[in-house]
Amino acid sequence: MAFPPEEYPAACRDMLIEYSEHVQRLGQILFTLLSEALGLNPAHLTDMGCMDGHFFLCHYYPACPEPNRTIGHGKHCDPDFLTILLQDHIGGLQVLHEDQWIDVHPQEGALIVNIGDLFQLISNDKFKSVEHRVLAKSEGPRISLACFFTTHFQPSNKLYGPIKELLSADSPPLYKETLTKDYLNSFCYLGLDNDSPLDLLRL
Ligand SMILES: O=C(O)CCC(=O)C(=O)O
Ligand SMILES: [Fe+2]
Repeated sequence: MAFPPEEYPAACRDMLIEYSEHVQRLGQILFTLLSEALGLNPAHLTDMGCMDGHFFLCHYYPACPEPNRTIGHGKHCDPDFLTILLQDHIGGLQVLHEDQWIDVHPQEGALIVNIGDLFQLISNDKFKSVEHRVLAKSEGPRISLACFFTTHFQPSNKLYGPIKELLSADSPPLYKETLTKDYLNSFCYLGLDNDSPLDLLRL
């Protein structure tokens, strides 16, 4: 976790620390599988530092009296390597697939795993980050907990660009290198419902 335990709210501190340990273990499995899926050594993504840090965003969406006039959470791709998301039973999360918004129906006990922009960048587009949003709902409140694997809150001078082993004459690098914290800054600068910060790094 990126912050010392005292900085977490006392009401959920122990739970969050325990959950963080579980998510770290799951992240390890996922990054191993994703390394293999890219034809790399199983430890490649871990060795690159993809899981050197993670942090949580805890979302609280109040019930909305006029859900058609607003949105819960605007369209975006996550500015990290990988996100593990826990949503409750209310629903409203949608992913954009072939220009259509598709509902991600809540399923008890299920976690949602999203590829983030930094993973799209290092995989040189072999994996694509997913655009998603959350609709406002008249039922609620809705609560979700997103865990982002990235190091942008930690001091790190590591530059991330397309993984060299994935490049060839037929597959030249598609992106410039970036620091994780610079990538987050671009994401925050552009805001939600806007162009992707990946476009700023495209060669
Ligand atoms: O609340 C959700 O289900 C999604 C939240 C989200 O997309 C995010 O925190 O990046
Ligand atoms: Fe997101």
